[in-house]
Amino acid sequence: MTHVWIDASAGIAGDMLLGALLDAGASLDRVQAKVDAVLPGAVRITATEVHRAGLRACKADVTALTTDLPHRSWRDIRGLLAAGSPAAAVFATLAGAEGAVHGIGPDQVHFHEVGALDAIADVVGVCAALDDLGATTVSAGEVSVGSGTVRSAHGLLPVPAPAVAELSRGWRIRSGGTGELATPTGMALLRTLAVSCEDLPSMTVSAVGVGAGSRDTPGRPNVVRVLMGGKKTATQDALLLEANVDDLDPRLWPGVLTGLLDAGADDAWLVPILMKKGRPAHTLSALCAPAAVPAVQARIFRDTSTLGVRTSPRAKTALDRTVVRLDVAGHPVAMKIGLDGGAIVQVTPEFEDVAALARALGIAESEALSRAAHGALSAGMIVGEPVQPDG
Ligand SMILES: O=C([S-])c1cc(C(=O)S)c[n+]([C@@H]2O[C@H](COP(=O)(O)O)[C@@H](O)[C@H]2O)c1
Ligand code: NI
Repeated sequence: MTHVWIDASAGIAGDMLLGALLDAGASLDRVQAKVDAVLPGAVRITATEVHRAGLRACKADVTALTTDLPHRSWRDIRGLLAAGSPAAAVFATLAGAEGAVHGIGPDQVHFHEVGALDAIADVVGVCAALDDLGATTVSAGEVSVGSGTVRSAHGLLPVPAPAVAELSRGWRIRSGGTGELATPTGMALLRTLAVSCEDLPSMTVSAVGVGAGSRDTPGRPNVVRVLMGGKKTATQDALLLEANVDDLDPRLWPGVLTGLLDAGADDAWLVPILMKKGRPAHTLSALCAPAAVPAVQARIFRDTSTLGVRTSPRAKTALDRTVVRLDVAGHPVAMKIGLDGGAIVQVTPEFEDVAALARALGIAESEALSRAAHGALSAGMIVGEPVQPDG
């Protein structure tokens, strides 16, 4: 089980993450070979030692050996990448964000800067480097996105750039400084490859990599760091919050359950019961980490009619998880993969994506489910086997 944690507290860009992974030990030759397979003879990747505000770091540079691709639509880039590969998933994420920002469908997205040769090489290179390092799961911390404005093919953009803001939904970010600290490509890599936003997890570190950005800003090292190592399938402390309720308008329950998840519960559910005096009622249960208890408890008191909440300790064993985004008939479907000791034990498509696929193709949800399962098998997601990132 090799975990990679990304420290994006100074920002993130594709070349910075690639530099960090090369610095952590990924083979430049093998990364170059994977990039050559996608862009034959088009680019050369170099890794150079530099300093950023006094810190040694690896600067990954992509030099074009040919004139750039004439068209850079999402369709063109998809045609270059192996269907279902992590690199295709990263560009699908980017296309989704660009589409949302510009108010068009992903297939209509025409990339400007982010579709250039170096961006393709960065994305394919990062996926290849993670594969080379044997990474089975990736997570990342809070991202510094910057502030101010940046010049782009769209003109002067506010920072965070619109695509970065779109890709920040559900992730912890902060400004963290002036200028553009997180780019759309860097953010798309992080959001596609990292399974969760977390502070540095408990792990035995085997390698550290430091990747440099282009600018050297005095007093703030412009770097991405990766910490790599072993992370065990954990038994975590969990608390179960419960309340018996016999007088809540039943139409309110769906909103109560959603609200508890929003407040930080890992799970929330209702069980019908028969209470004292023969009253039909429900037990409301919410399972959460200790840190989430105050917010979840406050939400139970706010949103239900209960006068008390019971709390009991529970031990929760969770499989390591990773999410791989598949391209199924041109539509993104996230596959949740449960891992034990690095081997796949569960492969489950995100049902909302399956439902969206069924709607988009005009097919039954059961048919969309089996197409997703078939896509997962074709992409090598096989129970008992390790996850196989592929360029
Ligand atoms: O190419 C496009 S469409 C583009 C969109 C946006 C939006 O936020 S919308 C921003 N940019 C800027 O391009 C450069 C390069 O980005 P990389 O991700 O390739 O490093 C960066 O300044 C973006 O803000 C481009
Ligand atoms: Ni754009």
